[in-house]
Amino acid sequence: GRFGEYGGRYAPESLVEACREVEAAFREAWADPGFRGALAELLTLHAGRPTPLTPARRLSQELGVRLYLKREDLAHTGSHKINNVLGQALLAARMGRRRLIAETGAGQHGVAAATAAALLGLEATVFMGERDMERQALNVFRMRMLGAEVVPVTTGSRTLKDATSEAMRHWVGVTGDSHYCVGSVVGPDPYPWMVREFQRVIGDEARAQCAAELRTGVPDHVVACVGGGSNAAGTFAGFADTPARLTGVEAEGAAGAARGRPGVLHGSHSLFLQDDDGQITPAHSIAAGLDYPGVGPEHAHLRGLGRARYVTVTDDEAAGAAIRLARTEGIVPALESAHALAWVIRAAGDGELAAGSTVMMTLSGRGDKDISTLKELL
Ligand SMILES: Cc1ncc(COP(=O)(O)O)c(/C=N/[C@@H](Cc2c[nH]c3ccccc23)C(=O)O)c1O
Repeated sequence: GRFGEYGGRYAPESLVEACREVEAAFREAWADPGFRGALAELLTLHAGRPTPLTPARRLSQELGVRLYLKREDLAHTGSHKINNVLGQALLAARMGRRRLIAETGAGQHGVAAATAAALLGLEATVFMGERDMERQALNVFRMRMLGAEVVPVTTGSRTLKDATSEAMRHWVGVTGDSHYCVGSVVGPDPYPWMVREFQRVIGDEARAQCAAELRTGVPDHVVACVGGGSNAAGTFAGFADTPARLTGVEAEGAAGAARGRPGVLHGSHSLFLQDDDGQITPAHSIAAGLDYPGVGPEHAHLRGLGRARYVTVTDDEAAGAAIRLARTEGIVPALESAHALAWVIRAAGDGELAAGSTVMMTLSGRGDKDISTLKELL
């Protein structure tokens, strides 16, 4: 596969042809200055890029490290998902598709897909687990407000895995007029590579900002939360050729990279939580956007190479980190992003992060969607 032994296109025959078309169109578009210019303009004028690299002064003081936050929470719609959907929506329009299909768990990718569709005059159909529709109700309202059709998924655990399966199943019947807009670096080739390319704007900006901001030009540590792995893959891409330590942080109950085993799901050969019979076992996370029983193939590969390490934190550590960031820096993070911060807090406390070391952490999203969950914890 594209990522060493991982990746591939293990999809139903009808989707293999559709994926071949997506790959050809993406290669051509990505080499076309006109496409790149149109995307750059949307990222600037619509998504509000570049996002700041914010020094977390009070929290750094408390932790004894120099923590910088890459503010994807300030991108339009409130998370990094907008970076990917603007690229995929432009590509869908270029391919003559008139509808985007998407899966979502936290609702952030769904809101971003609905936003891009509205902006470019496309239809949007978003598949969302019924359980996630309850715990991320704010985003269901936002998607419908933006004109998207939200399809409740009632199979399996009624969360992200099932929504992704339903979205792929639906795409089989509408490949001629619809583009499947995958929300993370998962799925059949070319999606893990294409989504990382659309998300690398995070890492490329952060690299330039660190070069200007840090005495050494490069942080000692680069940290990001990992659901399917797109904000981490995009962030890591900006630092791959530097000595920075790369750390992906997963939910303890959804640790595909840290605890998964090789398998195939959603068209990709990667690492997944599975029982001895190879059945995918359900994930559990307080963060709907991390509640996925696997990880994208690029992370499986980076782990195998030892280029990145993958750690886990508990629901409680993440919730505590969210409240701590709110009260030291005035930022309410998404519960997903709070997982990355929870590890920084633990590692600064136990010496894993040396005193005075510089840490660049991607704050992948804002916490408005999680207020009801956090309210119970206050
Ligand atoms: C604010 C925020 N931060 C981090 C993440 C983790 O995603 P990633 O690791 O890709 O950076 C999400 C996921 N939100 C998506 C998650 C998602 C969509 N499709 C997926 C397929 C597989 C795995 C995850 C997703 C959602 O709308 O629920 C998120 O909403």
